[in-house]
Amino acid sequence: MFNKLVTSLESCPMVQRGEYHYFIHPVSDGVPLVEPALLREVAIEMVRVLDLTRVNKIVVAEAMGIHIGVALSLITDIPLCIVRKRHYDLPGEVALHQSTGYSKGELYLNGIEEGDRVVIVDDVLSTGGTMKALLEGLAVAGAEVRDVLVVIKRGECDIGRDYKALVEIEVDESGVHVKDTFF
Ligand SMILES: O=P(O)(O)OC[C@H]1O[C@H](OP(=O)(O)OP(=O)(O)O)[C@H](O)[C@@H]1O
Ligand SMILES: Nc1nc2[nH]cnc2c(=O)[nH]1
Repeated sequence: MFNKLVTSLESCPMVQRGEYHYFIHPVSDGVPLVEPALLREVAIEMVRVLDLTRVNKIVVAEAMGIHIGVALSLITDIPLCIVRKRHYDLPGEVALHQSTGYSKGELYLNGIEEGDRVVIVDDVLSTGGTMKALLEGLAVAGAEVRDVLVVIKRGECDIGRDYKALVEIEVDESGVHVKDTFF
């Protein structure tokens, strides 16, 4: 298991975004190409690892949560809630402030109702800024977050609750190093 995810991470390119070593990978960037076999490997492992008991919505953030969220939704038949970078001003929309190691911006949560039981999945957890914003927004909307799973955990990060990861990496000047796999 994880042959494709691990080997593709260990050989992926990296660029500098200011001080930040930014790795470039199909799961976290959609480039150069998302191979179906890689996406399938990730999706199957997400289903295996997540607690989906009575979960009625999968929550992801635009943009790089979308393809993994779609894959998970198609397998599980659980509807997908995409937290967007664009606002719609619909009743109940929750605005969130997102900050990462290289960017800041706003996210807008729609489609969540009080009492929903959700899981959050994302491609990468690095500073945790995005995940903390999603957790805050879901608390405001009244959802119960049953589980949190990231495909790639980049270093140590406290988001104020337990979460799961498929692989843990470190990134330095020489590139990406896979430290551990969780399966
Ligand atoms: O733990 P953090 O430091 O918050 O980093 C993780 C976030 O960074 C990326 O999103 P980004 O904001 O770059 O947007 P994208 O998905 O559109 O690439 C990624 O998809 C995660 O959501
Ligand atoms: N692709 C990519 N996404 C990220 N999200 C947070 N850090 C990173 C990174 O280094 N690369």
